[in-house]
Amino acid sequence: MKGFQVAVLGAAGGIGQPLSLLLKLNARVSKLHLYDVAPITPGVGVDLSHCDTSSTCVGFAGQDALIPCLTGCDLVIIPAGVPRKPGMTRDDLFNINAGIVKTLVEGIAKACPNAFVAIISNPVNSTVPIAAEILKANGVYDKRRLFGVTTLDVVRARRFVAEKANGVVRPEDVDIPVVGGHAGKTILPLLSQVAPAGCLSQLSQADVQALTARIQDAGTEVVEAKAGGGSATLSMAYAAAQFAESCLRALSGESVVECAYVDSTVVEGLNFFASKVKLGPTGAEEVFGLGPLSPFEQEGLTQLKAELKGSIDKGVAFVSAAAGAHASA
Ligand SMILES: NC(=O)C1=CN([C@@H]2O[C@H](COP(=O)(O)OP(=O)(O)OC[C@H]3O[C@@H](n4cnc5c(N)ncnc54)[C@H](O)[C@@H]3O)[C@@H](O)[C@H]2O)C=CC1
Ligand SMILES: O=C([O-])CC(=O)C(=O)O
Repeated sequence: MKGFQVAVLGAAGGIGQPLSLLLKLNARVSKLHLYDVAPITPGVGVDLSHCDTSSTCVGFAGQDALIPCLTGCDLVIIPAGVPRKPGMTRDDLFNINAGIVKTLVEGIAKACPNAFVAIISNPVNSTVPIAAEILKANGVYDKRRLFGVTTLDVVRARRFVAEKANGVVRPEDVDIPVVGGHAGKTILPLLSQVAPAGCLSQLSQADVQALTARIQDAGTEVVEAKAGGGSATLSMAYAAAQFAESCLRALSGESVVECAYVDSTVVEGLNFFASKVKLGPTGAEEVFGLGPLSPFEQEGLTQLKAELKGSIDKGVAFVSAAAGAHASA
């Protein structure tokens, strides 16, 4: 099996550490590079390097180590940035995380412009457009290789659907597209398209609405349960490891279908949108349309457009304002 070099940026954090452990266990990873501003990061690398899997693992700390960490990478996964506390929206993280993602993607543009880039840092609805603008400004943007990681929404939807289906299906056998974006009402699970077909047929319309709301609010459910101690980390690491496995299978020549937030023409007026995409060796080779929606889903789609467009525009404006400030300095 071909091995790949994978970097985790933000590797010392709540998501970064368990994600790095899961990647150390992935036989498709030959070299694992961990980067963080936290001084513990080389130590996290040493710790993981003792796991008896074939890959090597090295930790890099501090800004001067970013380019050495990234050079030669095939896949870069970014969970760097601050998480929410109760009462905050994901957009409340913009002011800190936008600048972090910008700096890290500038490093990618220099050191590994052909890598697949998977962004976890919130607000994903804005940080992915920021990454795209930075890659464009550096002349290395390939829209097929940039992904916002929305896999946790799908993981939750699978789990919650299986709970509602009263044991007739296992969570891992549920197929459910979750489209739109990754914040509140912009997360749109298409329960009408669930497979196996009919596993939710006993649900009333009120049940479908409640299940939709639970999937949309699941991140907040964790933030409140952790009561100021952060947001989802372990389930996110699990979801990101699944997405990474799909990316590495795609890089190996397989064709894999995943939901992801990508550069898209699926919904008019929204340049980024999450939907099912076909991953192959060059990235998102096909972005699938939405298929038939129920009236409730159609209404949800109509409702999410303004918020998602605002988040995309905010990301683009951040990069142009930063470029303007740089030019006039
Ligand atoms: N896309 C999704 O579904 C999800 C996204 N998230 C987001 O993931 C992000 C990380 O969450 P946690 O791991 O819980 O936070 P955390 O605070 O535990 O870890 C973040 C790490 O990023 C590092 N960091 C900060 N600035 C950095 C920089 N300039 N370069 C490199 N590393 C830097 C920190 O030192 C820390 O180790 C948050 O923005 C959170 O909202 C969280 C869960 C799900
Ligand atoms: O809710 C948060 O802030 C973290 C996140 O994106 C999620 O768990 O879906």
